[in-house]
Amino acid sequence: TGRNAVVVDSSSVASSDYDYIIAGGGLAGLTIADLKVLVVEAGPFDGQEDGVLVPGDYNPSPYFWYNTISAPIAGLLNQVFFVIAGKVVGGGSTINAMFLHRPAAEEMASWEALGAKGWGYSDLLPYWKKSETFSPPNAAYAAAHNISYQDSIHGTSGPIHSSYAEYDYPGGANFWTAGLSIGQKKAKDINNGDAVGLFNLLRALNPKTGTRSYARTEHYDRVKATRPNYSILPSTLVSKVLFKNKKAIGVEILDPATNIKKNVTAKREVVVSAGGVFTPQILQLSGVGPKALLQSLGIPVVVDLPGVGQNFQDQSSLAINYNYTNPIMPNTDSLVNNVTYRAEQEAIYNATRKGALTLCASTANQAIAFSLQNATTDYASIIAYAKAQKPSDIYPNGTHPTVLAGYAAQRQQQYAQLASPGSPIASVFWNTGSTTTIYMLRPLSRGTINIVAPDVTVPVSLDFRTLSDDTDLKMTLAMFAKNREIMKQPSMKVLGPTELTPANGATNPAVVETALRGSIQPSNAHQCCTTPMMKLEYGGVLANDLTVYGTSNLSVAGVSTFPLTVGSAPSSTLYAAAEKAADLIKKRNGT
Ligand SMILES: Cc1cc2nc3c(=O)[nH]c(=O)nc-3n(C[C@H](O)[C@H](O)[C@H](O)COP(=O)(O)OP(=O)(O)OC[C@H]3O[C@@H](n4cnc5c(N)ncnc54)[C@H](O)[C@@H]3O)c2cc1C
Repeated sequence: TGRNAVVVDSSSVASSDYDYIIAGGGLAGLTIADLKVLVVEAGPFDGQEDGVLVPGDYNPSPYFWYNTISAPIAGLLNQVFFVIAGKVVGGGSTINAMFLHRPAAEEMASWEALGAKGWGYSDLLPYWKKSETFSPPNAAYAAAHNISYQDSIHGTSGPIHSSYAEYDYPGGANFWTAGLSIGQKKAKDINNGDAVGLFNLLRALNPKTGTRSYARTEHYDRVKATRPNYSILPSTLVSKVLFKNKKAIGVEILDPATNIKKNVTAKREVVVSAGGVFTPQILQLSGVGPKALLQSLGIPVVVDLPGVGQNFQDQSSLAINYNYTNPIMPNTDSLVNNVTYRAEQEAIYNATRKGALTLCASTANQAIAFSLQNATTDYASIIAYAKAQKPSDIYPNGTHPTVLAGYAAQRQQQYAQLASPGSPIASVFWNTGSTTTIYMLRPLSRGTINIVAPDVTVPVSLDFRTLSDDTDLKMTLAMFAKNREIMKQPSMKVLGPTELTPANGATNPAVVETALRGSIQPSNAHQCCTTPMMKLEYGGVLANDLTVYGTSNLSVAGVSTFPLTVGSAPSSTLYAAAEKAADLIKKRNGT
């Protein structure tokens, strides 16, 4: 293999050659693989097909995990949901909707208050810059399409490309105008730490090739020719971390094709980066988690950490469909519905790498991020209602006191953000076609993820507990009403919208509430916070250097490390956080 990185198979993988083992070659796992590593990834390499690379042909379905169905969700009429996560080299970055969207600086300050010192907005800013190559849009295009950005907060030579698609559906301007007419302000750069207002989406889009820029291409393909110490083992599960006393010494891997297990040792450190759902699974299987749970399954307890798998957060969404008597064409539906338009756009894409095929996941470019104050004049009563809830009523009975203490501390942070004009609670996207989607970004509800058997192939019990705090329903109802206000503005009214599902224009509060409970999706595939970087007395699992409390040579990277979900989308912050993680790991190992 010369100086090349190698793709190994489980029969040939050397059992003792590695300094580091990374369990989960997803977004974070590949980004930190800047070391002498073996990356073990459950999924395969993608086939570099259009469904991955060409944003307008987005098709994530070949690379989902298909093993997990949620517990029935009481707040959503006892429905169950398929759990969406990436099972592929690059993880979510291979199949996500490509939005790069940083949180508000205030939110990151909350992380620090909860124990993640050194992870504030200004601490991560150098890493955000390090992680990206930002290509500003053509100036004339930007001026004509309301794109505003600040060069100073973006990187110019990092691995992940970020850019704005230089194509707009004409209806996008109507939505923008409606946003202005309900009093929203244009954000200077939605990624500058002040994350509220009207904005254009920044995407993980390589503007030269018009294709997805993601962990596989930028943190593996780009470097593999010069990285002899980088091995990757695809389509293989890490079934547990191996310990000598409390020191991690390697992992047990399982080849699902043969059912053969094997131990592989790590001389320096094991990093678990299996995402929001599977990182707590691996830790619990390894004896790191709530003692009572582990003992009930006959798993020897290495460290009793009650917080592993608790503090589960995701972002719910609500799609509202419309019929228009006077639609503005083309729109996002045209790529699928209109053969002539599709052929035109393909020709443009092939010739220039621009056009509608650079927009991912049937989205337009414009969105509005709302603080609670911007969402509703009722904000004070919603905050009062939130403060009246008892944390112990939101979690299941028997939740460990430290987890409840951490949750109570989180709520104090969240109340302050609900009262602040600078923290987003929700965002609204109109796809310029039939659908408007409301994303609820900062839930007060909390879920749980727990193993049910000492076996990595048995799906976890995943309970979203969406709307377990009714305050989340009140905020969703406020946003639902706000969207109706948007639709009444002249620039949207001119399209002749008729509201269809979920509420068909109903105004009776009980009817609307039931319609919403029946239609809210519990997940935006932003499952997070299940091994949080928080104080131990808050049910935290990780110290602020990402090491697992009570162990040595074991750390975690990725979305499970967040104490609170970000009022945006996680991947931009994850690239930055993984760059910081790589620095921390190298520093403590003197490499
Ligand atoms: C369909 C979809 C759309 C999304 N859209 C956006 C978006 O537009 N913007 C945004 O910012 N975010 C988006 N996200 C979320 C974002 O991609 C994730 O938050 C991010 O990928 C999480 O990074 P991670 O490294 O923590 O985990 P992941 O990227 O999920 O990587 C974890 C990896 O670990 C592997 N793994 C799990 N268990 C094991 C095991 N036992 N052994 C070995 N490997 C294992 C998984 O297969 C996976 O590849 C989206 C996600 C999805 C799925």
